[in-house]
Amino acid sequence: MTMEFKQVTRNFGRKQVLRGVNMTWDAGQLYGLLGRNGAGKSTLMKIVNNRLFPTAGKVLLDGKSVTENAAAQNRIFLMSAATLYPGDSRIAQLFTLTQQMYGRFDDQLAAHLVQAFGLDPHQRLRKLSTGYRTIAKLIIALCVPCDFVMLDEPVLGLDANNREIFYQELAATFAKRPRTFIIASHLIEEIENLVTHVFVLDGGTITLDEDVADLAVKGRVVTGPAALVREWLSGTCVLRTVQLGGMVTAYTLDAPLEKPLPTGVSVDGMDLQQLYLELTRTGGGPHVD
Ligand SMILES: Nc1ncnc2c1ncn2[C@@H]1O[C@H](COP(=O)(O)OP(=O)(O)OP(=O)(O)O)[C@@H](O)[C@H]1O
Repeated sequence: MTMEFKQVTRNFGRKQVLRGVNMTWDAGQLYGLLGRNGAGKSTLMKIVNNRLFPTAGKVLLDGKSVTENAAAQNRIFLMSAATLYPGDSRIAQLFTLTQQMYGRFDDQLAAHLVQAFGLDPHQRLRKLSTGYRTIAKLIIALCVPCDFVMLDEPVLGLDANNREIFYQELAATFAKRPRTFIIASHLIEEIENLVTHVFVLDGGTITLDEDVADLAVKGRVVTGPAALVREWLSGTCVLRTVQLGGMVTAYTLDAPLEKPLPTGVSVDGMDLQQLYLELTRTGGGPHVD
């Protein structure tokens, strides 16, 4: 079971937001989709969900285009800031409506989540606070029977306690019924321990496609006298270098650890937040000296 993106491109007027996105989502994975404001994360998810169509390229679910493909769409769910539900509906009615649309709904989990978050299922959607409206939509997203569940900024408006509950409940339901979640978020440090693989969308293309476990091993910050650092890293892809006087700090995923480290040069690990910042910094971008 795979979702494949092949050269997905999307223009809005003369603006090209996606410029040939290639990536693959496999079954039973928790993906993080990272990118700065306006990078095109929502656009990408909407294309998968047919709320938008690509200008060029295609998205294939098990080899078949998802575009205007009802069977494929029945296996895909997108939870986003846009509320497509009638505001007058009560939460319990939305659960029933979702069940009718997707054929099944995990009532048991919904009952558990309603209690965990302290949501009143008899309340009307429009009467809920912003945070609770998000919670209602999250509960639906966790209870649908879909194979691919996309969560676009899932914790928007949630306080720290409710964010914590959400991350715990997501991990629990994923362990019990593995399916594929794709989480678009800016809160990298919060999803870092949850997702297994990250994609960074920058400049309309995927600039990073890595397992989190590999990143933890590969991300390095190299610091030391400029000449020594540059020489040690020559021929290596460097994400960014910062020079302060005669000292340089270089960020890389490819530190040549097999080479002896010159005296005065140090190599430290880099967390996902730091790595993300280096990959999406305006005007930066990977380069080889
Ligand atoms: N319907 C539309 N018409 C015109 N431009 C659009 C439309 N939808 C999105 N865009 C533009 O496409 C770009 C990408 O938007 P998108 O919402 O996909 O980014 P994003 O990565 O989800 O951003 P954020 O993190 O801020 O939510 C933005 O410049 C946005 O203005």
